[in-house]
Amino acid sequence: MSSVTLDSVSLAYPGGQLGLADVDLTIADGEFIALVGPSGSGKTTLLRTVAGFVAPTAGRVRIGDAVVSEPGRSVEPERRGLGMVFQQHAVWPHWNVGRNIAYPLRRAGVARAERARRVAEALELVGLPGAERRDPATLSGGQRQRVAIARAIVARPRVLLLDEALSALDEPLRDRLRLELRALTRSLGLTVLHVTHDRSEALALADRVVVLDGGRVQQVGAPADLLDRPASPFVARFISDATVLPGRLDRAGFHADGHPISIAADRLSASGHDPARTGAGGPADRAAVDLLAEMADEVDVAVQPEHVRVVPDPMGPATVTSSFFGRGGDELVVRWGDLQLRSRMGSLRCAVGTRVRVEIERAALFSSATDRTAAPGDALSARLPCVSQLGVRSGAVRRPASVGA
Ligand SMILES: Nc1ncnc2c1ncn2[C@@H]1O[C@H](COP(=O)(O)OP(=O)(O)OP(=O)(O)O)[C@@H](O)[C@H]1O
Repeated sequence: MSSVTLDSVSLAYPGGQLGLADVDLTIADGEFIALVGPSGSGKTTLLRTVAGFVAPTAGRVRIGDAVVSEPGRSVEPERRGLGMVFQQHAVWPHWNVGRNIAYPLRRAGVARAERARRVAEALELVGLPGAERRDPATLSGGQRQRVAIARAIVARPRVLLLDEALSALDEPLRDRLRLELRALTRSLGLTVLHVTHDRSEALALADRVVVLDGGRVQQVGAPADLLDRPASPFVARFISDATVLPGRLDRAGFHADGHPISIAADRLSASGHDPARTGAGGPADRAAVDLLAEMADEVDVAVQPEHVRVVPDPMGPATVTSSFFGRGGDELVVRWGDLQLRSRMGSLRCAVGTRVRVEIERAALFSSATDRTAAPGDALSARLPCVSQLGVRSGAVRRPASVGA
């Protein structure tokens, strides 16, 4: 078990494509980290950098106290003490299950009797006790993936790297293996780096989620932080399917550009406190909204589907254009003028074509100059320490273009 640290890691591929740009990330010993981001955002590159399959062009990678990669020096993947599981079950078909799992132990020179004991133990851990002699061709997809997990943990790795490890499996098997994997890594105290396309899986499994875009870290936070305090409109859109609206801010609240929608100031959250506990519009929010209203009348708000209340009303200004059945209530798409909003709130069942009115329960506020590559402690906070003292989200507030340097 070990921590993983990336210090200012950048990676440019030989063709010039940017893989990673100045990534700083510390994964604590025993922590489960999920890496998410759009296609091409650098998730696999980051994982391969930690694994040692690619070497960064700048920066340093440490596993525990050992530097495994720095300019001019890279420790080979097999000497980094890692376990890896990929999307396609990389189980060799011509070897039986026991031999597959024993492979890392044989490479490490572990004696035969000890190998047999550890293989049996690993099979027990992944719920396939006694399967040593099975032919992989006779296993289901889920069982083969369990074998791959057993092989990844049998040599007691310092860190487990998972690259879309569950993505090829169908629900509900995937859901079950997800739960088992989390319980297993927790009981072994493993440090885990898990790349996934599935945002719900990332939020469900991880202690912290890393959001990447364009090779840069956009936000690192606990799942609840990403939902409640997105660092930028990009994160709100990517993680929560938020609709981002441009508009103006005054002390009364937000007014959308070219649209009648307005959101009262006490529904805007702009501060670092936990809106789930206290609701938007607490004193810190109020002070931050007032400050932003003074400084930057042009803003964006991000509205999550969970905060869009749809109320059937024959005189309402909006119309339901899509309705998807959900367990708790329908997921709706509502058109209001040229604005399209998603709603996933409450237990409402509503048919396409229903006239409705729309109430926004809460929205996250950003200066429209918010740079999605913002680093915490941006220029505005530095120039106006009161913003950080008020608890405004790091990176959420950028100096508006109209404010001189
Ligand atoms: N071997 C390579 N040679 C050149 N460019 C590459 C190579 N591998 C990745 N890239 C580029 O690096 C960037 C990051 O790619 P990466 O595969 O890490 O993204 P990703 O987030 O894992 O994407 P996906 O979700 O589609 O797997 C992309 O622009 C990609 O085109």
